[in-house]
Amino acid sequence: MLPNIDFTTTQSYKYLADHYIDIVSKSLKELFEIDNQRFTKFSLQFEEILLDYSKNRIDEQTVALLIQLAKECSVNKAIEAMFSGEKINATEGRPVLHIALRNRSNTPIYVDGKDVMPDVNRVLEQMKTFSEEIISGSWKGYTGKAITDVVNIGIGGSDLGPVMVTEALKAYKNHLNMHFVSNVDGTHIVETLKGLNPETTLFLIASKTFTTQETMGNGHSARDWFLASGAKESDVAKHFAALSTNSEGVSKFGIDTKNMFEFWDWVGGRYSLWSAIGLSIVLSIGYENFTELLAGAHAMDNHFKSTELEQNLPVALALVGIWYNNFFESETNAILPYDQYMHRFAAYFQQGDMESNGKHVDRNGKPVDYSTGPIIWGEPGTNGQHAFYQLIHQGTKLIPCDFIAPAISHNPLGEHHQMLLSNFFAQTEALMNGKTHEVVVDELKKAGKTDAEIEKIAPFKEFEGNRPTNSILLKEITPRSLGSLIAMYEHKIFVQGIIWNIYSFDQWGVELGKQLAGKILPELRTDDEITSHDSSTNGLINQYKAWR
Ligand SMILES: O=P(O)(O)OC[C@H]1O[C@](O)(CO)[C@@H](O)[C@@H]1O
Repeated sequence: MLPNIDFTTTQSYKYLADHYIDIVSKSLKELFEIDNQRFTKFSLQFEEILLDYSKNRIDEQTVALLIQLAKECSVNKAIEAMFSGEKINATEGRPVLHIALRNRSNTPIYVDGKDVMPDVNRVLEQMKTFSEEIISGSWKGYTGKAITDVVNIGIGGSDLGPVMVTEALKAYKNHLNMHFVSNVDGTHIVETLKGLNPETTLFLIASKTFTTQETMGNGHSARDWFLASGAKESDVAKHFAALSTNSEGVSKFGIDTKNMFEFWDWVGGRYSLWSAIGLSIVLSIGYENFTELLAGAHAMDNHFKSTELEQNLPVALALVGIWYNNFFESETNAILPYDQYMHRFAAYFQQGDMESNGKHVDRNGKPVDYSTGPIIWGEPGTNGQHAFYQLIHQGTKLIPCDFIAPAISHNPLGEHHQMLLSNFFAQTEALMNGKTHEVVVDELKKAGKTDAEIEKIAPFKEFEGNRPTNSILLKEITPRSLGSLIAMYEHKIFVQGIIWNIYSFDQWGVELGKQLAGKILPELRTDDEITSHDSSTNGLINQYKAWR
């Protein structure tokens, strides 16, 4: 059972509310002047990942109170409940065991009295064998040619994780060309299939439920395209595999269940890249690298489970996030990787975080009267700097940012990486310190401006600073370090959900739109005038019909 505590009624919450008044009056710059040990005090290292959270509007007392809050909310008990396979996804009656998928120690994990590890290992073995055949070319397509292109068809958790990881680990990639189709917009599959040869293309139909409209639609179109090339029904087995929990749905689709890679209902869609859903990752970087990814995540799982809260990286990230979300009333959290390969990292955690903690009902089924999950967004640096950083530096909103960068680049081209990292370091410093009126005036004087000119222009050139950041510096983006990094964010989300007293592992909020689309689709099949909705929806549908 998960704890069921309203965190706003805890002792520590009350202390934090008082303490906030004290902290809000101090600038980050002052906090660094008062205490020159902040970096040592507020940074944590796990293997080759350094988390520096010292450039946050916190002091030792803040951290102590936040830790007390985590304790009062029984975070430790909740961690134990997840790792021991309790059905903590209560609204769906399921355990939450993505940690079992990367449990490289193989210690038994029980669901309803059955150890799940033999099944996990069986599917991993199946992924290994299959990927080796595809990569080596010993698996032949229907005309006897080796596979050259792999198309993963999936959406949400059945797409975002594989896309993000295959992009992040592109430096480890083999000769196979990877493609990902997610959107039901026909453009996505049409553009992807252009230039592909059905004789050398392998489709992975990735869907936990095997009922998702987009994936089924794209899967059927891929099948039609394949058969239109002259292939026979019996050739489908050589070119289509399914990654799913639903064997009945897979057979109905026409894929032989021998070509099915199974996973289980205790794997959440947005936590599924570690499961059979990761087959495209295995095909792209090879099985050994995939197991390194798993090992990195497993190492972070062990850290999360067994390290005291004070030294625990996911806990630190979670608590700092709560401090801004619930006391400073910030609305968003930017994730800014200074690594081009990581360009889908923020998009991945948009689903990871917002689908998990975008909830307004607590674990008693009652609406909450506090803010829960933040809006997650971001783009890689330095591109973001030339797009939205203006608002982060000088806008009216407080935007806590996570800056992520590797010390070693996979592409050490001239001075590029040093230029990139000079921006990474400069941004967090600039956000913290800002630029005072005096400095601006001095600079303008040196540039030969008159007093009148200075008075006019100075306010626009000032930066108040005091804008908080986390810096996550990795030695290098490797399968192992990436596995740890992803797991760190997953557990951050978990801790926040526990403290907010919400269920982080269901996603009922995406159902209503799906239901209504199911109702509207038949209405679009005719030319009849539609009157069954509100005037706006009727008007839009009827105009669409007039124009199509
Ligand atoms: O893997 P499936 O079952 O096709 O679902 C895809 C995605 O749809 C959702 O259920 C909701 O959009 C996600 O949680 C999930 O990742």
